Amino acid sequence: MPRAIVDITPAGQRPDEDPSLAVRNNGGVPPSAEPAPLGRREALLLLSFGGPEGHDDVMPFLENVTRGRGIPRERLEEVAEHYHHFGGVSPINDQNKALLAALEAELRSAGIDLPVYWGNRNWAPYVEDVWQQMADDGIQHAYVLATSAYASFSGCRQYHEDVARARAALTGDAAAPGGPTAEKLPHYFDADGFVRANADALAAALAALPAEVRDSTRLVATAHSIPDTMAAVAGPEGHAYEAELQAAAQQVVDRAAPGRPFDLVWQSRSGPPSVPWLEPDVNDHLEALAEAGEKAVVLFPVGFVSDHLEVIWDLDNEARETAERLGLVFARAATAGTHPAFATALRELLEERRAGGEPRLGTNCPASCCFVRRPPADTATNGRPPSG
Ligand SMILES: CC1=C(CCC(=O)O)c2cc3nc(cc4[nH]c(cc5[nH]c(cc1n2)c(C)c5CCC(=O)O)c(CCC(=O)O)c4C)C(CCC(=O)O)=C3C
Ligand SMILES: [Fe+2]
Repeated sequence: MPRAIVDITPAGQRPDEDPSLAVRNNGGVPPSAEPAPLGRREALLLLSFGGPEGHDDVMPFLENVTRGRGIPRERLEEVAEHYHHFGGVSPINDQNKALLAALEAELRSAGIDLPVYWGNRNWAPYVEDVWQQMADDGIQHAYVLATSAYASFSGCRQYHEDVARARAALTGDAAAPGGPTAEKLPHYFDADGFVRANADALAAALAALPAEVRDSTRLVATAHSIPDTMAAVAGPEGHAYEAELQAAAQQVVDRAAPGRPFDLVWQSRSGPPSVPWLEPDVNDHLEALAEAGEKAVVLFPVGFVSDHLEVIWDLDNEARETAERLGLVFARAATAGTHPAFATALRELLEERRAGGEPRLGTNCPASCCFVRRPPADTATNGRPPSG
């Protein structure tokens, strides 16, 4: 097995050696089915990917993202160009600020008095710094809302590890982490408001197409490709990433264009070409559709929650160019973004956890869940993947 891509643990972090990183439930408290204790000072933390804010940030950001991941230098330089094309600024930070504002308004209008914080894995504001800030502010417990709706190492487990790392950083002792305890909110690919937001966007994209192709337009859902090795261990039984995406895309189509067929394909592949990732790639799929006589496509990137760089570059530039070359009419639906139904869905997830709802996947993940580096055969190690 090509080690470079399987060994995706960030540099200096060996989950098999570091107990706080091995605890699946954020290294916080075990998620309980009890309501939040009265008087506990709580916060909502929006935890995201982060992105560069200018040309000089691009390479350091990419090095943060890919540290120890075996991504070829040429791929990094190519991706750097995508960022430079937009002044070195990723749209993701402004999108997260907008989502924060939408969440604050949503909580306020529901009468929920809870401070909202924002931190990232790969760029400022870093999750380590915001954990310190929450501790300084007297926050005792944080509900962690990741900007990914799905299972997989990249979309779920890595966010758990970010929290564990941030808590360990406060004390310098992974065995006795500090700051607020934490619970990650569950996967929300099937939350009604997330589906509704995506369905509204798909319906709008369809409505904007010329009437003569509208009813025959091929519907194509996209999500970030991941290595086959990562997909195989996503979720407790494996392959939960594809399964959750399939379910979400189906629900979006059921609502926006009931009865229509759709395809689920992959975008933004990285890593060395020798390592298999989920296929087909969206561009190859467009070729196949054109060859089969299709005239028009609508892409809906249900795998992402905002129109960040991987959406606006890989779809609005690359896939659109492919479609134009093939003579396909092309449209791209928006992501959930700050759609009011999405904000409501996220508030409901928070309320469910605060009320002590039965913890669901993404909050309480078995020890083996999404563990890419060395998938353990069993979970009898009490939350710690076996070492060796
Ligand atoms: C599943 C998934 C999501 C969705 C879940 C989630 O949102 O968390 C996602 C989101 C994102 N990915 C992003 C950017 C990048 N992803 C990279 C690399 C990788 N992504 C992967 C997977 C995912 N990625 C994987 C398996 C790799 C290989 C290296 C590794 O194992 O980590 C690289 C390195 C260069 C390259 O592309 O090779 C970059 C720059 C941005 C920010 C965009 C912006 O700035 O607006 C966002 C939101
Ligand atoms: Fe990515």
